[in-house]
Amino acid sequence: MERIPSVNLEDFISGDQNRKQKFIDEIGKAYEEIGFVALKGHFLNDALLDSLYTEVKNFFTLPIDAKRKYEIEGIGGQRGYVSFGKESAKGKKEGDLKEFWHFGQYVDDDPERAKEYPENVDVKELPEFNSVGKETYAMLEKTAKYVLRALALYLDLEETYFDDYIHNGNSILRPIHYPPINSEPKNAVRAAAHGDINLITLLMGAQGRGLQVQNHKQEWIDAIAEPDELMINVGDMLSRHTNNKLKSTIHRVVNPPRELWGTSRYSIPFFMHPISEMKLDVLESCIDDENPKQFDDITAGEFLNERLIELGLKK
Ligand SMILES: O=C(O)CCC(=O)C(=O)O
Ligand SMILES: [Fe+2]
Repeated sequence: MERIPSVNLEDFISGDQNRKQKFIDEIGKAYEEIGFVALKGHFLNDALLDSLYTEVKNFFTLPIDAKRKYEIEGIGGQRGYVSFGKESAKGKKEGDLKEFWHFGQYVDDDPERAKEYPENVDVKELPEFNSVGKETYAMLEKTAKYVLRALALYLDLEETYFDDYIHNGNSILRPIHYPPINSEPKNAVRAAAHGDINLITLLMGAQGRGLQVQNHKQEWIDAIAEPDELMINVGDMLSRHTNNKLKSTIHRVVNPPRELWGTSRYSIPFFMHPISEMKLDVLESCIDDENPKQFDDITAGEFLNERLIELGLKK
């Protein structure tokens, strides 16, 4: 496969059975092959996206001392600010050339669950940043819910199979700033090759060059979205659960050519996580003689913990 297929979520929610099935088939096939789609028909409108980008730029433009106030020790970077160079891809010692922010789940109907998560961090200087982050979180969570419903049907599960696992799940909205590059980076890139940890990732801001995805011939292909599209890819949790029927594809963000070193990149992934006790054990329906069980049983919480340590975010 040489390019990322494009799908439209409106087909799935149209109420027309043929269009719904078309969406399920297209996204299922894309995820078996390349693990990525570009998706139109999501729930983010232009006004929300405009204010999101404005606020995200406002935040990263704050002086470093102001940003550092929001970098909180002891929570593995799960909320608030993570400064430049802190995170490195699994197995890589150089830090990625990025700084980022984390918005986490807003729990208002389950006090026990609320206790499990660190509190969201409010940026005092930018009240709009906090509210637009919350609104975007809700809209991406809604988009992801329908995508997972389509995947459940593709996997011959109940349509709502994932619903209870993602309600109040440990999802993260991560605005990322890749700053201008001032001098030849030694071995560091904006984001080194990696697979995402979570169930699925919904990515805003893949409209410019930079993001590349590895196809099954090990070739890097550019993943560039249209202005009205989100990139949505399978993460390692969903790959494990489906015995790698759905592929968590390795991707990276390359440094721009020298003439563009002076420009920032802003991208905003939403990492859709389930609640920590969801079992990621391989689904029976994904095991047969040709596809023996490839992964040990593990819960989402245990798996996340392992990976945060590998990323250098948790001790
Ligand atoms: O910045 C991008 O376009 C992609 C970032 C990414 O892959 C990630 O944060 O997991
Ligand atoms: Fe990623």
